[in-house]
Amino acid sequence: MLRKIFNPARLSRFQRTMVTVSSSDALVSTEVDDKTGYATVTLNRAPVNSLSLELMTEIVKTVDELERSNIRGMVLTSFSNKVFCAGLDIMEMVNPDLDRLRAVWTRLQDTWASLYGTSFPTVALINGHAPAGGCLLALCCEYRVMCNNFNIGLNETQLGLAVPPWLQGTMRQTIGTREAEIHCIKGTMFNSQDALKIGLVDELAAENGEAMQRALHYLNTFKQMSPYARSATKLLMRNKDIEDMKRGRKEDVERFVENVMNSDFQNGLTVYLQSLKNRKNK
Ligand SMILES: CCCCCCCC/C=C\C=C\CC(=O)SCCNC(=O)CCNC(=O)[C@H](O)C(C)(C)COP(=O)(O)OP(=O)(O)OC[C@H]1O[C@@H](n2cnc3c(N)ncnc32)[C@H](O)[C@@H]1OP(=O)(O)O
Repeated sequence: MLRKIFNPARLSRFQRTMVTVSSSDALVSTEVDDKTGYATVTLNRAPVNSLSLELMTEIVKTVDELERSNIRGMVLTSFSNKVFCAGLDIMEMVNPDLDRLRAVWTRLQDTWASLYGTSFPTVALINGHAPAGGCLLALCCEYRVMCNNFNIGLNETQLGLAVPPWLQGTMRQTIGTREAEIHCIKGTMFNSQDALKIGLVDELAAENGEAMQRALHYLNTFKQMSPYARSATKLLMRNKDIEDMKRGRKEDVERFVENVMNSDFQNGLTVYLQSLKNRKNK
């Protein structure tokens, strides 16, 4: 069954919708161009957009609101021209409170499901590094435009984390079963050129302006198309994955908690955090 279908009857409401901009201190800011109906959603959590519980909650809320406002497309990007998103906030995993840790993983599942299951077209404008959870956000979008000289990939295993089945599935869909298996297991990080070669991203751009043009070009390809047919086809392709994730979500949360609470993982995390700081001080 289709979870959400674009409703053409609601289009007249959208045509009256004007530009919406979130407050300047918001973790996620949204601008809707009232001429095109395209929303630019910018992740705003300095320094590296790491996914805290609060940031993920804002992402889910934003996508839900956009779904209700009948926009015609969305570009997801970062305030920083260096990091698109650094993945889960590592601090959420250091000696965590168990209830909050469960909430973090549940919200990551929600973030994946809401972004992956939008009825409107989505493009990730990857204007910086996108490891782990950052790559997840990009994979949820239909199309990916990446600026040169950054890295992207699911490097979870390098950090001692298992890649959950729903995220493996999204990677498989994007780069194919064989490559997904190899690179999820290895935790490969790709530079922009290699990400393009393997199909992890669809286009490269020299800088942000060019990337935005390419992103808008993708959205414009749907201008003359029936929004109903477009979104129905997308959701028919994606809804089963979302239903599968939802069926297994409790076990998935408990696996994550067990993974994170393992003492080897906690020790590894301390070393990893220190290595990030040492790299910075070099
Ligand atoms: C079925 C099984 C269930 C088990 C489930 C397992 C889960 C699997 C699925 C998804 C999992 C996702 C997990 C993650 O996302 S884990 C996070 C992975 N992220 C990373 O490894 C990225 C680490 N960061 C970097 O590599 C760099 O910071 C980079 C993003 C490349 C940016 O580099 P640069 O611009 O040079 O910035 P700095 O390194 O100086 O960083 C600035 C400060 O930000 C802090 N930082 C960086 N990343 C994070 C992060 N992810 N969380 C929290 N904080 C982060 C960094 O330490 C600096 O802090 P400070 O200024 O205090 O030193």
